Amino acid sequence: MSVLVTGGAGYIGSHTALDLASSGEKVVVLDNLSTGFDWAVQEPEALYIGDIADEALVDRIIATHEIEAVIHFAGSIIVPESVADPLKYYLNNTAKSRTLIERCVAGGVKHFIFSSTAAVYGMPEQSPVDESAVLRPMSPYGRSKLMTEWMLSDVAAVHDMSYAALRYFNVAGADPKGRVGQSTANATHLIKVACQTALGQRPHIEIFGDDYPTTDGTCIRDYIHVSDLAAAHTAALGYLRKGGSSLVANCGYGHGFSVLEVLDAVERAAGHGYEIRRAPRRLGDPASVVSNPALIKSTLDWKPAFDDLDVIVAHALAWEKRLLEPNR
Ligand SMILES: NC(=O)c1ccc[n+]([C@@H]2O[C@H](COP(=O)([O-])OP(=O)(O)OC[C@H]3O[C@@H](n4cnc5c(N)ncnc54)[C@H](O)[C@@H]3O)[C@@H](O)[C@H]2O)c1
Ligand SMILES: O=c1ccn([C@@H]2O[C@H](COP(=O)(O)OP(=O)(O)O[C@H]3O[C@H](CO)[C@@H](O)[C@H](O)[C@H]3O)[C@@H](O)[C@H]2O)c(=O)[nH]1
Repeated sequence: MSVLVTGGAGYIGSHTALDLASSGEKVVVLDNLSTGFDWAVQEPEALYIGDIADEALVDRIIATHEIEAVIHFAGSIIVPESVADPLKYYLNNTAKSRTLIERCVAGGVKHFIFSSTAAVYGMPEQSPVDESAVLRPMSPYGRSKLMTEWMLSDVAAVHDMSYAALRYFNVAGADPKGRVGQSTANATHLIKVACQTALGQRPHIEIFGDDYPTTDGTCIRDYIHVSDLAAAHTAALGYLRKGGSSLVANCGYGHGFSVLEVLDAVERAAGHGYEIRRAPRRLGDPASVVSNPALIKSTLDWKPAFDDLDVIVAHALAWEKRLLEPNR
C-alpha cells in the first residue's frame, strides 16, 4: 500500500515526501507542476504529472498503487492573489479538493491529511490561538481552505475515512541536507525575500507596516521549520493508522517573532546588512498570529527538532545560495 502526496513537487510536499520515504513509506506524487518542480520529487515510487481534479487519473492512481492515505498539499497559496482572483482559489482549493475527496471515498482511501492554514482564524482575538477560536478568515484563500475542512468533517462523519486538517502557521527554512527548499520564483514570504535581498538578488526589502499594536510596531508571526512540519504529517499518518479519531490541529511552535526580529536574524546569518525600507501596511495582514500547539503536541508523536529562528533562517539562506549555483 502506498501514500499519495498531491502537490509533492511543491515546497512543503517535497519535504514531506522525503520524510515519508525515510520512514519507509511508498510515496506516489501527483502534481501538475503549476508551481512545483519535477526535480524536487526525489524518491518516489511514482510521479504523475496531472491535475487533482482529473477523475480518471486519480481513480487509476488509487487502484494501481492501492492508495491507503492521501496527503493533500496541492493548491494555490498566495493570499493577495486570492483577493484579486477569488474564483481561482475557490476552483483550485475548494472545488478540486471536493473532486479529489470524492474519488478518495469511491476508491476506499482510509485516511486523508489536508494542508490547512492559520488564515482560517483571520485576525485572532486571542494570541496564542487554539483550535476552538472563532473562525473568521479574512481572504478568499482562508475561506477556500476552511470550506475544505468542513467538507472533510462532513464526509468523515458518514464514510469510512478519517482525516487530519493541519493548520500551518508560517512555514520557512529548508531541508537541512540541502536536497529541497522553497524554490518558487517571485515568492512573497518574508524569510525567503529577506534571504534573497541579503544575497543581492533584490535591491531592498520592504517592511509592510510599522504601526501595528505590537512591541516594535511590526507584525508578529509563528515561523515553523518546514522539516518539522513535514514530520508532523508523518506523525499524523501514524496516528490515523492506529485508529486515532479525526483531528484539526495547529502546526506552529507557539512563539512569535516580529518582522524586525526576522530581518535581524537574516542579517546575523548573512554576516552583513542589506537595505530595508519602510512601506505602508499590506492589505489583509493581521497584526499578530501565534499558535497554541498544545493539541498537536499531546495528540501526535511529534517533537520539533528545529524550533530556533536562527536555524530556520540559516537553512533558508543556505537553500537560496544553492539555487544560485550553476546547473540548478
Ligand atoms: N507555505 C506556507 O507558508 C503555507 C502556510 C499554510 C498553508 N499552506 C498550504 O500548504 C500547501 C503547500 O504549500 P506550498 O508552500 O508547498 O506551495 P507550493 O506552491 O510550493 O506547492 C503546491 C504544489 O501543488 C501543485 N498544484 C497546485 N494546484 C494543483 C492541481 N490542481 N493539481 C495538481 N497539482 C497542483 C503545484 O504545482 C505545487 O507543486 C498548500 O495547500 C498551501 O495552501 C502553505
Ligand atoms: O517583503 C515582505 C514580506 C512580508 N512582510 C511581512 O511579514 C509578515 C509575514 O508575511 P508572509 O511571509 O507573506 O506570510 P503571511 O502573510 O503571514 O502568510 C503566510 O502564512 C499563513 C499562515 O499564517 C499562510 O496561510 C500563508 O499561505 C502564508 O503566505 C507579514 O506581516 C508581512 O506583512 C514584509 O514586511 N515584507
